[in-house]
Amino acid sequence: MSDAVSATEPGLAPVPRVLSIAGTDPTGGAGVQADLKSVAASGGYGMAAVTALVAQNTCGVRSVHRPPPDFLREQLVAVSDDVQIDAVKIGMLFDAEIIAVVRAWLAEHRPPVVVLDPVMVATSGDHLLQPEAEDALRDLLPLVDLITPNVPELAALVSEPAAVTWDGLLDQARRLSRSTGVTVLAKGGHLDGDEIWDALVDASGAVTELSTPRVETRATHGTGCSLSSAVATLRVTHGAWQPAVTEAKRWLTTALRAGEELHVGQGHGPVSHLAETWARAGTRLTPARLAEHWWAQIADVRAEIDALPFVRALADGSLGDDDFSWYLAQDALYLGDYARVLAEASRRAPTVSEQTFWAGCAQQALVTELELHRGWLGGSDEPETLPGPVTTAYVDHLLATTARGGYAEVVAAALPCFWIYADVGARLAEHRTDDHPYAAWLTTYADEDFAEATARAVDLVSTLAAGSTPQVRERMFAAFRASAVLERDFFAAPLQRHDGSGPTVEG
Ligand SMILES: Nc1ncnc2c1ncn2[C@@H]1O[C@H](COP(=O)(O)OP(=O)(O)O)[C@@H](O)[C@H]1O
Ligand SMILES: Cc1ncc(COP(=O)(O)O)c(N)n1
Repeated sequence: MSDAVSATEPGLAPVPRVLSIAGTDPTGGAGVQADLKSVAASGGYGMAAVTALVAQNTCGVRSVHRPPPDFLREQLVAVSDDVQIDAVKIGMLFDAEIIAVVRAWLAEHRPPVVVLDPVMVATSGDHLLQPEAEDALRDLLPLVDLITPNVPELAALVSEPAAVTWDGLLDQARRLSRSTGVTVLAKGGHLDGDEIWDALVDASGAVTELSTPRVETRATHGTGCSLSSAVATLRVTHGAWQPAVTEAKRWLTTALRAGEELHVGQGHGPVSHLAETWARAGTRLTPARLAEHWWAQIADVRAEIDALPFVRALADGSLGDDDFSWYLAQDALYLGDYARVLAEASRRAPTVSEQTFWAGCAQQALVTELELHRGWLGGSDEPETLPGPVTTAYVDHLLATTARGGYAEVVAAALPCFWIYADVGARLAEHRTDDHPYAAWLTTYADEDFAEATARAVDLVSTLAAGSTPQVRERMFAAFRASAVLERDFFAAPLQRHDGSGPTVEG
């Protein structure tokens, strides 16, 4: 292998210099603000000349201030006098006078790549292009390289009603491309269905269809702006439309998935333009990353649990009846107090949804406790066994955490009982055979509702921890780890009680 590197290798290719000519969005989700983030996320250097100032937010447009068109001309000339522009993305143009300025500038300084997002009406229904300027916009189309209309924009450009089927949309896109001689990226986001289809149609009629699963989210403000500026940037990098659009769509889907994590606005929030960059750089603590980290931080304890003679004997069926019954009796004793801790979490929960969730878990713990007595422990409702030292230590840890700590620590301490139990249970259930002495018990371990509750508990606690101060997060983790260690000791206790070695409770 040669040590020589090609100039087109990622990182060595020149950075595309991309100019957005568009309106503004002070909430940063659409317009030039979104374009600058998209260009940056796609590896380009973003610049912006403003066509109109828009007082808008995630709920809608309030008013538009259009500065004198001559001032747009001055901005454009100032940029092109100084900077070599590799690509232009054109967005909101607002009226015919602005369109005339852009048209004149393009005639003189035509950059190699020009993408036009024919912005007409915002998602909120407000006009971003005056209806009487539609003809001027149509006349601008042949001067660009790619047009990226959504369903209603494509309909307006071909002066027809909006397409309601994918074939109808493709047909309109073909005709627009043929009449303008320009490639069209027809976006199907406004059509129904779990899959979203977009299509690249060139003037020869060649069609490339692209589909992505529809992301269930309200964070769709500015998707059109973001996609078109990413495509303009990536067209410079890749030198062709198809790889540029494919890559931009993949990126946009990730940005859409992470949009709601930003908590921006009460209406349709923005996509998270830099989600992928942040994930790669590891700069942002997301709930998912935190959960992964906490799980890894108790890998030693989990490995010890898997290696315990009790867990192995439960899996292969060699566990003695007496030890199994003792374990169940301890579990029942534990669950009674665990339910009180969950009820306390419910009492302290900051939202109704969390309050309901923990209350449901408390009730479920009690139902399981009763089932243990009635079904497995000979029908008695009253515990006959005294709590062993580990059961006492575990319950004391939980109760001390509720006494000393806040809501965040209580739920962190409660989490291992869900998470470790569900994890061990799923693996134990794989050992189930019809003649396994504990077959029925192994089935209850891998209960689907319990797996669902576990996923919710992990999500709730990790979201809380990711949003807490480092001090609170540290206390949450300490409570979590202590419970994980006690889970291990709880699984060890049934067999350890015979050898007199006692539990090893971590301090
Ligand atoms: N919920 C979603 N999930 C996945 N992709 C989406 C979603 N909403 C929009 N997109 C994608 O974002 C781009 C722009 O969407 P669209 O709604 O069609 O246009 P506009 O934002 O201009 O109204 C398209 O490529 C579309 O496929
Ligand atoms: C300045 C400006 N340009 C474009 C849009 C369209 O946004 P969307 O993609 O949500 O329709 C917008 N709301 N504001």
